[in-house]
Amino acid sequence: MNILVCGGAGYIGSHMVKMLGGKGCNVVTFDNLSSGHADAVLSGALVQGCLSDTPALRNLFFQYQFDAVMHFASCIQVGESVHKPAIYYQNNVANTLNLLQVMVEFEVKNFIFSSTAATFGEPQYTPIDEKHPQLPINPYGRSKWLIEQVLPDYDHAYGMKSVCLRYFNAAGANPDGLLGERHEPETHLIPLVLQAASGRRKNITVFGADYDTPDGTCIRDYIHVEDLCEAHWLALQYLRNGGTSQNFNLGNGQGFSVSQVIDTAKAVTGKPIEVTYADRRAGDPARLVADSTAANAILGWKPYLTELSVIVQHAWTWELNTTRFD
Ligand SMILES: NC(=O)c1ccc[n+]([C@@H]2O[C@H](COP(=O)([O-])OP(=O)(O)OC[C@H]3O[C@@H](n4cnc5c(N)ncnc54)[C@H](O)[C@@H]3O)[C@@H](O)[C@H]2O)c1
Ligand SMILES: O=c1ccn([C@@H]2O[C@H](COP(=O)(O)OP(=O)(O)O[C@H]3O[C@H](CO)[C@@H](O)[C@H](O)[C@H]3O)[C@@H](O)[C@H]2O)c(=O)[nH]1
Repeated sequence: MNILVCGGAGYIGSHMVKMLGGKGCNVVTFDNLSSGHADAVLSGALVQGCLSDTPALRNLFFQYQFDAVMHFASCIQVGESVHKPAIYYQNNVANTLNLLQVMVEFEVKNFIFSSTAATFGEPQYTPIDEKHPQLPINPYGRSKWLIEQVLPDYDHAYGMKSVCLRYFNAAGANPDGLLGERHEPETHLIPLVLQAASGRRKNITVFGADYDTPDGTCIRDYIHVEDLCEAHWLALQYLRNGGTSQNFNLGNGQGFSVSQVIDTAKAVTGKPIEVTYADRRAGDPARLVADSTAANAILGWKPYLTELSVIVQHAWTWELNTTRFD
């Protein structure tokens, strides 16, 4: 199988590229390296280019006969999206439409899209299943939701089948320490906590300890990056076997608070972690937990690396390795 991975040099995409290579696929990464890293592409070819560049995409599709496209490439920072929405609509919507246009031209019919829990907005109930209303509260979530909304039209008109995978909090790293999260700037909780443990940061700031949760800090559903990639692999088989277009929520189904994450990191690393407290971060819901029953029933997906200590241990191995990039 020839698989195009857009954004394959990024955090989740690079784990996917490695997994696809291990399964014998011919994988091609297309990435503009705006936030990704060429040395994270451990399988197949890396073609450096931007999704805004339609001629470059046409060249790529002409060169390879892709069986499917996995689309991880986007801007990903919720806070930034509020201040710079144009960048988010341009990259996450307009550039994705470019990609879909070239897929239509070359009659590539299978599309797997990285969506997000942020498409739901403020939860009306938890755990969140696929029937939960989608009322995104920031441009990042809205940009992903817009793409989710156009995909049924591409199915109807062009026969393009898609699976939208709405990740909750992607976390962890390749268990062998070969890959991990390398965002600049890093905004995600687990890598920041581990940077405080390793001494790369002075401390970790907890955004809000007055939420309506047992310890007052926000609860999230941390899902191991390897389990997310397995879901993509199953989604690919599903589409190749004639599955209909579907959207799935992907999480562990259990929530951990910010304080629980910090305590787990202390236990895993054996290091002291200095904690400071600040006001709530704008737009943070108190609790986000996924109901992944549908992914289990239809894709046969089940997360395996569900222990928070395992997720943190893998991220810690990576954090200790990252000194080589400093
Ligand atoms: N990390 C999470 O917790 C999380 C949660 C939900 C959804 N997602 C989604 O998963 C996907 C991957 O997230 P990530 O954490 O790996 O992000 P990342 O920033 O590490 O990776 C994104 C990659 O896409 C590339 N890219 C961006 N715009 C591009 C363009 N126009 N053309 C070509 N390449 C481009 C970047 O260089 C980078 O390599 C994103 O779509 C994100 O919205 C992530
Ligand atoms: O320095 C920090 C960083 C984060 N947090 C808190 O930690 C939790 C997790 O934050 P973060 O790791 O930034 O993830 P989220 O904001 O929950 O967003 C992630 O998870 C969402 C789905 O749940 C996805 O939509 C987003 O793309 C993805 O970035 C939140 O309560 C934050 O307020 C802190 O207290 N201090």
